[in-house]
Amino acid sequence: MLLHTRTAYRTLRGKTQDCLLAAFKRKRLSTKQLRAYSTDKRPRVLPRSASILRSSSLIAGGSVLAAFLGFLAIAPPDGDIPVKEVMLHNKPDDCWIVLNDEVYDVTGFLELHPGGAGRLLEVAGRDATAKFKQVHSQETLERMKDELIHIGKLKGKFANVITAEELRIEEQKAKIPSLETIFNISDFESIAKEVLPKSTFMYFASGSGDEFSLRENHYAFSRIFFRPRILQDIEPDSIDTSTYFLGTKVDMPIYISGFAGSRLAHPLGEKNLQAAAYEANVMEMVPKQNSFSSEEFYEDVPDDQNQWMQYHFHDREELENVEQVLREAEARPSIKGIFFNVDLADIGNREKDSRQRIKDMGDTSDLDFIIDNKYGQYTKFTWKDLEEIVSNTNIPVALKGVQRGEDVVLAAKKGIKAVVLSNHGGRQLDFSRPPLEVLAETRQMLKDEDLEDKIEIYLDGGIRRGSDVVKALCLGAKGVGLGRPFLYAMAGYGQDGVSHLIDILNEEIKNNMRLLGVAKIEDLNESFIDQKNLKLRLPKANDVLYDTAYEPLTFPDFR
Ligand code: HEM
Ligand SMILES: Cc1cc2nc3c(=O)[nH]c(=O)nc-3n(C[C@H](O)[C@H](O)[C@H](O)COP(=O)(O)O)c2cc1C
Repeated sequence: MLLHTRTAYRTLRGKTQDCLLAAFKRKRLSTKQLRAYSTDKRPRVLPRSASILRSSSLIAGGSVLAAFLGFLAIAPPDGDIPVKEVMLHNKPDDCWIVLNDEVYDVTGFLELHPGGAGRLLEVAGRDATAKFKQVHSQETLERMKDELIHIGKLKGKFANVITAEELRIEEQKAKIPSLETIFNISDFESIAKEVLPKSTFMYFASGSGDEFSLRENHYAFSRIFFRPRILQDIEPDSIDTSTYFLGTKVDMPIYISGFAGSRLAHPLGEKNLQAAAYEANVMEMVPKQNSFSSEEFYEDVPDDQNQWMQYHFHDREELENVEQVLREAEARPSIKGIFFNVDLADIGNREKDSRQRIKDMGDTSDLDFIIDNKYGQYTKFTWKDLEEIVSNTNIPVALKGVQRGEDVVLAAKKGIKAVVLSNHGGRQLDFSRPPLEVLAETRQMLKDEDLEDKIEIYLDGGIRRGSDVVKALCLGAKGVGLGRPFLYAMAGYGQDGVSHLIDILNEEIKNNMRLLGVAKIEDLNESFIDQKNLKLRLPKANDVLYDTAYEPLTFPDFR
């Protein structure tokens, strides 16, 4: 039996799976071995190399001492550039970093780095490999190697310093609540706050500006109330949450949205999402900014998995090379649609994230670089570019980040098969409206133009309960996406957390449907909701769990 069945995935759960996959990833275990372990019903004895890996991985749950022993087991590289020399080049006008034991001068690249110069300065004069891998794949390095100056190979090894924060996180992880005590999605967020480095949590949690859109995304759901139907002839166990996304059958009307940074949350990052999505037959949107290379990532993706590809253009060159991306999407059996971002004409101003980065850097004169958000960096992407894309592929093309009904109507007329109404989880234009409000407007406009059957509507942002999902479906959404909740679930519990989150949502959706008197997703409609208050922003009744987990913006500290 091959690994690529849902049953085999189920046998590969928890820490053992983490350990095996990590060993596999680092080529200490072959695909064959991994499959054999995953399907073997006998108690598992891991290969020695895999157990060293488990103990050397702080984040995967090993002790600090074990991490140190694991570190000793790896021989230091024997190159020409001593560690001491690298450490001297730690300034904006003279910045070296180490990636995979190779030393690079990135001074000229600081201004060009799409993630901002600050990210590179955080690791200036140091080994950046671990941080780089949390966000990027090897492909990113290969693609951009010409922008960096290769100095030579590292000689020796940087001291493995364990910070007070890492120790605190380890202590918290040892006391983490059991999964059974996680009742809802906000629980995951409150735990992620404790087990993630502050800088990572702030990167995830940040919205833009004053975070009105971030919060309103969620609160919009609390402005809709239900109108249940009574005395229906429905068997309690017959509730069916399956539906069709762009013609593909999925078992739930939700999908895992595409986002950067999964490996900041957990060492197996996107692999957790992929495996849990497959197991539950839930749609997964694979991010462009995957921390695994395509080869590494798709190696584990079964042909019968259901995925969408998310893509955006950083520069003109990427747009000119879009053909390659389309051919890749078409060639992958799991990919059922390609979603292009249309909300990235610029990057949002995310102050919580910048504020935290300043704190992490301590006393420094390089603040200009650290808080530099690279405004105006993204390339121009127009309806004309889109028309060319649509005419050049047979894979369904969709747009992520649409924010007004008129644009959905236009998209439908241009042959776009789906849109995600989204303000990027409140991370782009602050005061862009909650997608739920845009949905109501959009439905009406499509109806007026007789285009309702031409385009599918999805939305994301602020969904934290099964009732939120059901409300969006009643208003006409085909399905909804979630972002941060999956990062938070992974942070505490890896793949098990992701699966638990999906289970919680599934149970909540079913429970809501039973109480509404609805057995099937396609039977949900506007008659089940009272939406007269949808446009009344800032309700009086606040959501206690959500508000407590919410991390407020702060003022600058005195020096
Ligand atoms: C020299 C090595 C590096 C190269 C070539 C590189 C390249 C890139 C590229 C191409 C992007 C844009 C990706 C996209 O949206 O299409 C990006 C974004 C980013 N990079 Fe790097 N990077 C490097 C090092 C680092 C390091 C060391 C860190 C962390 C300490 C980092 C953190 C980030 C972050 C956080 C983003 C933005 C992610 C977002 O969209 O929210 N990068 N980088
Ligand atoms: C840390 C983080 C990184 C993200 N990166 C991307 C990305 O690379 N591409 C993208 O289309 N959306 C990205 N998003 C947006 C999500 O896909 C999604 O629109 C948003 O998170 C939904 O809101 P929610 O987090 O409230 O569920 C990111 C979101 C977060 C929180």
